[in-house]
Amino acid sequence: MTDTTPPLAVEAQRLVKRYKNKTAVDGISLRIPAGETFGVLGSNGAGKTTTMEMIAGLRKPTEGSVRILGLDPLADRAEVRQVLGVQLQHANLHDALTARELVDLYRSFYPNPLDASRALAMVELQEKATTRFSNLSGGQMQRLSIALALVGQPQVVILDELTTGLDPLARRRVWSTIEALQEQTVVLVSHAMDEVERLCDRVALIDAGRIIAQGAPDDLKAQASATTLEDAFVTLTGRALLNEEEYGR
Ligand SMILES: Nc1ncnc2c1ncn2[C@@H]1O[C@H](COP(=O)(O)OP(=O)(O)OP(=O)(O)O)[C@@H](O)[C@H]1O
Repeated sequence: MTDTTPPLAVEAQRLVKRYKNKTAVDGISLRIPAGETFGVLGSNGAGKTTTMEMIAGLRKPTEGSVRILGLDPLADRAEVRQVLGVQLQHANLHDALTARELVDLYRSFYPNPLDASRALAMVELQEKATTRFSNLSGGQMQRLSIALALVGQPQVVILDELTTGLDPLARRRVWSTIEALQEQTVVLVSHAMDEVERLCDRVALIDAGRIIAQGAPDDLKAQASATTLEDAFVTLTGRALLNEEEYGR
């Protein structure tokens, strides 16, 4: 009998990333079904960004494999580009291009992109369409990088530090944008417990390159006999997440 089960949106098997004298990721496996919003929580240096970069095909794993909707992000680069949108922590975008030019560039990667003005409106940057990237504020750059991850209406979206650095109103607006994504699979790296609790169906807690617990936010709280996700994190990892001030928000 042929297997008719749809492929997982994201499947990572025993991912390892070793640098010269550092193991940044130490055997991470993830299975994320289509349509889920999946959170990745961990302290600074836990290996979250490295894991996301390997999933997106931006960094080659030392060991292990990744499939995005059944595709290999390294071998099937062109196909993966059409189904994946990525917002990375330190987006290295072309300084001389305007917000609108960047949106148009990213639209060109995808078969069925959003209208450019709609993408800018989604993150309230309509007024900044003709401003060069280098002249945007930090928060505006951040919002533009979210629009670029979403403009292609990709089936899978990776968002690394979605709202870090945004003011409270902008954070809530970005959350509403993410909540409105119905069909898409979202992988969300965050330090913000309120964000994770509000947006994520399931969460993986990562510490020192490994997953130490995963489940729905309520299940993690129950597992740790904690009343908040932050307390559950501290109980399960034995360490505190840096607070917002220490984290430089
Ligand atoms: N190119 C590199 N060479 C050597 N070590 C690296 C490299 N990139 C990352 N690391 C190390 O790997 C570890 C994991 O880094 P990573 O950026 O994945 O963590 P993170 O969980 O995303 O942290 P943060 O919350 O601070 O962004 C860190 O100790 C980091 O210093």
